[in-house]
Amino acid sequence: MGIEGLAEGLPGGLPEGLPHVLPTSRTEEGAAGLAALRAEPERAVVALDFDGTLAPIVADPDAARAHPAILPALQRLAPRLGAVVVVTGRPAGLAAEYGGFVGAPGLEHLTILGHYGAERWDATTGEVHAPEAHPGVTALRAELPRALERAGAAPGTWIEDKGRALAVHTRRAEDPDGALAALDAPLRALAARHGLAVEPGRMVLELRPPGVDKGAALTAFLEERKAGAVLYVGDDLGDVAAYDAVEDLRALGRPGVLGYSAPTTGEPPLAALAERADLVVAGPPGVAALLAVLSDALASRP
Ligand SMILES: O=P(O)(O)OC[C@H]1O[C@H](O[C@H]2O[C@H](CO)[C@@H](O)[C@H](O)[C@H]2O)[C@H](O)[C@@H](O)[C@@H]1O
Repeated sequence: MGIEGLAEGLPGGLPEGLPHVLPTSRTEEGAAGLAALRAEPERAVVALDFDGTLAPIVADPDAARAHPAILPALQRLAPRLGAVVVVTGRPAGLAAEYGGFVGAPGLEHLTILGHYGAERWDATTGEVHAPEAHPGVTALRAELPRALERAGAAPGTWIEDKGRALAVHTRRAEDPDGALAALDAPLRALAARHGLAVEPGRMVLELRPPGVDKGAALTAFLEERKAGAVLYVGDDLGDVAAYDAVEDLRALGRPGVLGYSAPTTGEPPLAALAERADLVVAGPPGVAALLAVLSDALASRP
């Protein structure tokens, strides 16, 4: 497959310096998954994380937006597939807005599973479905600023109020990793006291209601769609559960591909994903290129 036609749907073409051909899987299972996806795209699901995968990592989570090449790539790809689903720790409606997905032609059937699967937004209705708020989050909201003070949180540490969860970020601290490590034990104790789970991520510890993760959310979605092959792309610890789910399905003979969106921020790669991935691409521009070449490959099917 060549590069012809790839740039068609992408303003300014594909991001520079990126491969314009479908990457070769590092594993046999991944190669089989890609072959199955290409053979039966109408049953295939492409599942994508948001931050670090569709949206470049930035210091202010409110400033995160999908990379400009993502939307046109998805608009070309989605109509050729069984489904596209975004599986994110973000509130589902926020990911729809920050992705530029609301009302986007070609994405009329997009689904977003937000808050690690607790929330769901469907483009068909534009509605968000979510469970009752967890009482532990309300209590935590009142206690967290004081708890951070007591724990000696480093300057630059701040709280993101996500409504159904609270996230403590250290990206703006002088030593983000050290600042996060120092908060790990106190925040775990605090979360346990309020019946909450701790979700670690890139320079963030999120305290959220337990009982759901990206793996369970993805598995349920694939069952609902009676999916064939699945391609999952993620970048962070929250995506490990989705990797597990794809590998569980592969063990049952269902085709799957694991994609890793490697950091372009100077952070080291995350071994928990990098070592398991079938495909590794360079951050959101690399994901956009992957989606575009996949779309091109499906368009040129006999
Ligand atoms: O599941 P995801 O879509 O990857 O969302 C997980 C968390 O992402 C956000 O934090 C990350 O992105 C921020 C913006 O680029 C960055 O500043 C932060 O350091 C990253 O960890 C988000 O703020 C969290 O609420 C999500 O849980």
